[in-house]
Amino acid sequence: MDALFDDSALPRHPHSPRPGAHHLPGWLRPAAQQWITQRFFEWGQGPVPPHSTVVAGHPMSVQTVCLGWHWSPNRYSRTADDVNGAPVAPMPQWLVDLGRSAVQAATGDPRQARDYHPDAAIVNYYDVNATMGMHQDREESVNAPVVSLSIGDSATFRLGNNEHRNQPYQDLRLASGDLFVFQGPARFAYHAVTKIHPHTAPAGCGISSGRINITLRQTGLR
Ligand SMILES: O=C(O)CCC(=O)C(=O)O
Ligand SMILES: [Fe+2]
Repeated sequence: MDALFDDSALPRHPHSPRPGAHHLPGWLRPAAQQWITQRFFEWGQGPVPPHSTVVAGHPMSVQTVCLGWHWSPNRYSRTADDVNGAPVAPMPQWLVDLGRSAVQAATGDPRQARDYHPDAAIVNYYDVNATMGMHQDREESVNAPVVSLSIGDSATFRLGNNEHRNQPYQDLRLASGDLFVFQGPARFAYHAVTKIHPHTAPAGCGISSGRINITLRQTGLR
């Protein structure tokens, strides 16, 4: 019965759920997913280990590693002061290039792609019980796009409005290989991950359980 009413019938073609928000299902080919998953396991080796960021006294349920700049609530820094104090690993050039390709694919706008200089990546691992509450990505001082890549188990992703955490919002399914871009009028949309769907990671993506999400950001810092 569940299968009759689940969200697997949601669009699996590129679509724009609201102006400035772009969902490109399966944008990363399986080989690319697997390759990025291998990098994910390398990033987990340090210099900063994956950790649960503490927000307002509560540890998040995701495990996070950052590249380029370390994110801790309300600020970016070059050292992981809330973890082990180590300097954060550099942002790899291939990830910058991938971010530009993502902006190009989502917006069709070569100028926006060329002007995109992501300098931070927040890499989150969700086990099947992890979620992320409604929030805006707003620690960046410029309004360049946020590029989101998902690998592994599917998630229910909630895309909201720019004003508050409540309705109106819409629920989408982000599956392995999906690209999501927030830009323009959706750059500061509230968003959340309300559920991870166990046993949905495709064979060959490099991870058999749980979900990797990478968001690329341009901090505006130097
Ligand atoms: O996991 C996702 O799809 C979203 C992650 C996110 O919102 C964040 O890292 O700020
Ligand atoms: Fe976010």
